[in-house]
Amino acid sequence: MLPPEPSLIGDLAAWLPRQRWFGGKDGPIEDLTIGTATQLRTGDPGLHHLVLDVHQNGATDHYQLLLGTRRHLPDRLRHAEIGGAAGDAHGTRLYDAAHDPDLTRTLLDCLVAGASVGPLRFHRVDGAAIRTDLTSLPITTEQSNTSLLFGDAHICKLFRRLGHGVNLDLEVNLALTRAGCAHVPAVLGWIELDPGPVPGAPVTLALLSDYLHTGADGWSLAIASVRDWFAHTPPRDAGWAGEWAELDASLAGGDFAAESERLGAATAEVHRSLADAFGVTVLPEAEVRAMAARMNAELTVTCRAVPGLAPHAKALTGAFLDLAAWARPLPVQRVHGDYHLGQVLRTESGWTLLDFEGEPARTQHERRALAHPLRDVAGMLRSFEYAARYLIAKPGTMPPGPTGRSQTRAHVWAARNRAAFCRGYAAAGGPDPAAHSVLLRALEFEKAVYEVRYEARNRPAWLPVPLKSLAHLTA
Ligand SMILES: Nc1ncnc2c1ncn2[C@@H]1O[C@H](COP(=O)(O)OP(=O)(O)O)[C@@H](O)[C@H]1O
Ligand SMILES: O=P(O)(O)O[C@H]1O[C@H](CO)[C@@H](O[C@H]2O[C@H](CO)[C@@H](O)[C@H](O)[C@H]2O)[C@H](O)[C@H]1O
Repeated sequence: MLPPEPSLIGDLAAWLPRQRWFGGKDGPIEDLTIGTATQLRTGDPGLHHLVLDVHQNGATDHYQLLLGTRRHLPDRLRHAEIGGAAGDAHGTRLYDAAHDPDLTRTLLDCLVAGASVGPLRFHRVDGAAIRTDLTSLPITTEQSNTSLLFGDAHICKLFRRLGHGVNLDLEVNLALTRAGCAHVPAVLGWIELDPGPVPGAPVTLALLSDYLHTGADGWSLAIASVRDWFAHTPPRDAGWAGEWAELDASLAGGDFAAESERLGAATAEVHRSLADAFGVTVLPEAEVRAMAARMNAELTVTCRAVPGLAPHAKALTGAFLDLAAWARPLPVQRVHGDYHLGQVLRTESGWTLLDFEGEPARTQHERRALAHPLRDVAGMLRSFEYAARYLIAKPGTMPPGPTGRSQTRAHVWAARNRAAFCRGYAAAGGPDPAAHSVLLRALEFEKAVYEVRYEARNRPAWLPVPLKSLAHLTA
């Protein structure tokens, strides 16, 4: 049984703003109501699925919560406590059941059964082997969703703030799984909320996939390579060409270029699968010019918000004007949309791409927009820039030495890996980055402007990373 609504609402309103995944921290909760409540398990412990309607700044957001109820909360669940059921003679405690493996197992049982409970629909992909004997653990990454690891076999991503209709990550991963694409984790099942009498597609609540337990993320691997490269001290300050020759000849610093090349090839293969699954259309020339104008408008807005960008504005505008002048009909398709080294895993069988949800700061409509595949190439090129410069920007991580030299070394690492990635991408059949330099430069600068805004808003200590890289790229 759920506790009486007033006390439950009070507990939730106090608890929600403390959650990492709660997106409304910039303002007070004006009103909170329970949109749907579905009992998934009776008894003690009990499990309820709730959709919370949170009203803030004149808008309503919907959040998903697995609410656990227990007469006695064991110590291991204290950190997940939400409150108590006031007026409940048994003193039932309420908590976030994502932390309780005794309850999350219910999700697997329902998926295997293909169950329908109230408005919740559990789907298993035909033939998917889902194990129900596994214990779950929430992963500790900073996430705007909550992912549960089931043993080392499955990962279940619970979307916290719910969007409208089918989630992009599910839609894309499911299509690629069905097409037999080897570069995404296979989708095993998903959970959705039936909109009931309200017209509209079911809302995706969760996605269950194969967990790639041998995977190492591209960002950590790249940073390890950069760290080694910085630690390797050549006998003299050799200048840009000398540093390049040094990296090339000695393969010092766990050279990453072969991995970058393979990543380029995997990216081209995923782009081909996306084109096959969702099709390709042509963006007319006028739309390409409009795109260039939008890039420039975003630059203007970002320069106002982040004055450090202003010194680069002329060069950036130049690249956007070049794109407008070059404009021609462009093939566009589904792409990753927020492609960077943190979104790829190296497993024993190759590179795997994760998280097709697009850039978090964009609207759902923008995230679904088709794009030229070089948009993802531009994203990854930016990421090589980030990896190369991150250690310099982070105080205390670099051995003492002249900063100019570190910048040269960073530039050499980035240039080498950017070139290798593009080589692999073109060799595997992607549009050749070298033959699309005007488009690629504009796309890369567009992403850099986004990053400047993203860092200023979310991680100001990182702002020097995109700004330093822009200083090099626009010089
Ligand atoms: N199928 C998977 N196998 C192994 N690790 C995964 C898998 N899916 C996600 N991860 C890990 O979880 C992290 C967060 O996943 P992601 O889908 O990017 O969630 P979010 O969109 O909330 O950031 C990834 O960076 C990766 O380290
Ligand atoms: O992973 P998300 O979908 O949440 O993407 C957002 O956050 C990313 C940072 O976590 C951000 O990526 C930027 O920083 C990365 C290093 O942390 C770097 O590799 C990327 O190239 C850089 O863009 C991403 O832009 C943002 O949308």
